[in-house]
Amino acid sequence: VMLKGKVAVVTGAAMGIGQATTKLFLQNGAKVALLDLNERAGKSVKKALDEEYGPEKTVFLQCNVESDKDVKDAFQTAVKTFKGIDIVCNNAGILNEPEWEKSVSINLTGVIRVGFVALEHMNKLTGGRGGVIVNTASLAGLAPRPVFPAYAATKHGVVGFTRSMAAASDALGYGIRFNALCPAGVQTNLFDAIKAQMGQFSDLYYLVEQSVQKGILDVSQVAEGALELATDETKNGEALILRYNEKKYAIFPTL
Ligand SMILES: NC(=O)C1=CN([C@@H]2O[C@H](COP(=O)(O)OP(=O)(O)OC[C@H]3O[C@@H](n4cnc5c(N)ncnc54)[C@H](O)[C@@H]3O)[C@@H](O)[C@H]2O)C=CC1
Ligand SMILES: CCCCC/C=C\C=C\C(=O)C/C=C\C/C=C\CCCC(=O)O
Repeated sequence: VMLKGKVAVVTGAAMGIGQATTKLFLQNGAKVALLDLNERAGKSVKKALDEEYGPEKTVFLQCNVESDKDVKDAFQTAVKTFKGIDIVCNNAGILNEPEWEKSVSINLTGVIRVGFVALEHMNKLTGGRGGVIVNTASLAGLAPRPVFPAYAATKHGVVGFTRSMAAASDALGYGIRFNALCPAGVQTNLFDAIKAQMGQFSDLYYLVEQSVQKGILDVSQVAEGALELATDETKNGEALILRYNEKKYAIFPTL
């Protein structure tokens, strides 16, 4: 129970990596506010979690990370319900090359929006109790991936935002750690839909097949990575790389 007494907010919590992270955090004693655009999936997950952990441990809040109002309202409700926030998993994301502007809006603008709203509540300088923000980037946030260039751009943005906020937090004394999670392929809906979402790059689908042959991650492994970044107090401004049978921290050049 590494998270006893802690309160977490997880975006994109209704499915995939967000749902697995929510479950692992609950198993470790946290209370969790599940934020997701998909109300049906969110309510159904909440119902299942109520049976396993009790209804007081979670709250589902419908929230589109593209909407300032939705995000502000959801954080306010989470703070009111659980009396503060210690951990935010900024995880909601899509992969859709034809709709690249939407991808930027959710994957990058959404992560920045949620990060700034979280900061208002968690910043030690303004009455918050500090904590940690784990942003779900991707391996495609650290290396070029020709199969989805726009997606890769959003994820590079998430890594840059995370590391810059970590440095700002250090310099200003927010008391908040910022880390990025960088997985390779993970078995989720997003992964299953990849071929249709590659748009003009679908001729490169053979690269996806080659990669899949090497093996893909299970959501539980990514959730363990999120837990590590959330609990290891020595980690700030780090990017945790998760690949099939491999886990390591990124080494960045000093510039
Ligand atoms: N599946 C994979 O291979 C990998 C996924 N990732 C990243 O992990 C994160 C989670 O992805 P998965 O679990 O695979 O996807 P998923 O599609 O299984 O789950 C994503 C969740 O985000 C929610 N969501 C989508 N748009 C939203 C919005 N505007 N506001 C609020 N919620 C929204 C969806 O309703 C869904 O519940 C994403 O940021 C993705 O880019 C990173 C590396 C690998
Ligand atoms: C080659 C592309 C694999 C496609 C997987 C589908 C969706 C993945 C979404 C991600 O965010 C994954 C990010 C990067 C995957 C890129 C390469 C994985 C190759 C395996 C590796 O290099 O370890």
